[in-house]
Amino acid sequence: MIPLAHDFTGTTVLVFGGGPVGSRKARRFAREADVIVVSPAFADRDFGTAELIRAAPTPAEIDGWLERTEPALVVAATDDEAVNDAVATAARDRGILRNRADRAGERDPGSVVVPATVRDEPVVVSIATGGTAPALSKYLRQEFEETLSEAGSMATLCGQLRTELKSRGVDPKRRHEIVTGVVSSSDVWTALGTGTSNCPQVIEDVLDAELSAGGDQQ
Ligand SMILES: C[C@@]1(CC(=O)O)C2=NC(=C\c3[nH]c(c(CCC(=O)O)c3CC(=O)O)Cc3[nH]c(c(CC(=O)O)c3CCC(=O)O)/C=C3\N/C(=C\2)[C@@H](CCC(=O)O)[C@]3(C)CC(=O)O)/[C@H]1CCC(=O)O
Ligand SMILES: NC(=O)c1ccc[n+]([C@@H]2O[C@H](COP(=O)([O-])OP(=O)(O)OC[C@H]3O[C@@H](n4cnc5c(N)ncnc54)[C@H](O)[C@@H]3O)[C@@H](O)[C@H]2O)c1
Repeated sequence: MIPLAHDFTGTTVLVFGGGPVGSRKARRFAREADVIVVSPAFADRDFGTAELIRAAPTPAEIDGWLERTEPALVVAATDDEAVNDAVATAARDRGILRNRADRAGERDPGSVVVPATVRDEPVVVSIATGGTAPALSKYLRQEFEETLSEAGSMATLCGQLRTELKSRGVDPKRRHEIVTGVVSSSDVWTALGTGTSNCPQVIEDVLDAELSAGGDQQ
């Protein structure tokens, strides 16, 4: 399986099942999508901004929910296998992405896995174990949370630096060398970590060095 990034902004995500798993998926997708959770009962959990609809659809009624709500993704997170089967089949027949919480292993196209994710905007890391050990995905996610703590600032810095270098007409090969140098500079990582530096200052320092190096070459 190959991870892809998908923007759910402006779409609907429909979740069947209001247990701990349904609530986790609801929170996850509510970052971007309008989430609807359909369930006869809801666990005492945080469902984010999701709309909660109290209903217990039979397998035969599932397709009607998909027709009415037109979701981009459907999550099957009930404890009723027949309902989860019906969700997967109806979504497949309508060409809608689907996530089954009660299955691991091989999947047909359009049947997606939700990996554990660590975010330090705009950086995101996804972890999956091929369904072998979801608890390990969670553990590694927690480990990565520390490692990634300055990655967002580094990404922002590099983005601004690239824009600045482009506007000064620095050629792509040299630009690549400079940005790669910044990303692997322990001084820059330390500076970002201790808050003793900020983007404009690092950019200024890099440009100063670059301009003087350019001058040496001429
Ligand atoms: C990463 C995460 C994302 C999320 O769900 O948001 C996620 N599971 C998480 C936690 C977790 N899941 C389970 C436990 C209990 C311990 C254990 O059994 O290991 C814990 C730990 C806990 O809850 O503490 C049990 C479990 N999970 C699945 C089954 C069905 C089966 O295996 O057949 C069963 C057995 C059910 C049973 O026996 O009844 C299936 C899937 N779970 C996946 C994702 C997909 C594969 C990801 C991968 O490749 O690693 C996949 C295939 C489908 C999917 O859901 O997309 C989330 C961590 C979120 C975080 O970061 O905090
Ligand atoms: N992917 C994962 O990370 C993961 C983790 C644990 C368990 N699971 C699997 O996912 C399923 C859900 O896990 P859980 O811990 O939230 O279970 P749970 O039993 O606590 O919750 C199931 C929910 O489904 C609801 N439900 C029952 N019939 C329904 C219907 N017809 N329509 C809509 N909702 C209905 C119930 O009211 C309940 O709220 C489990 O059966 C298990 O197989 C997956």
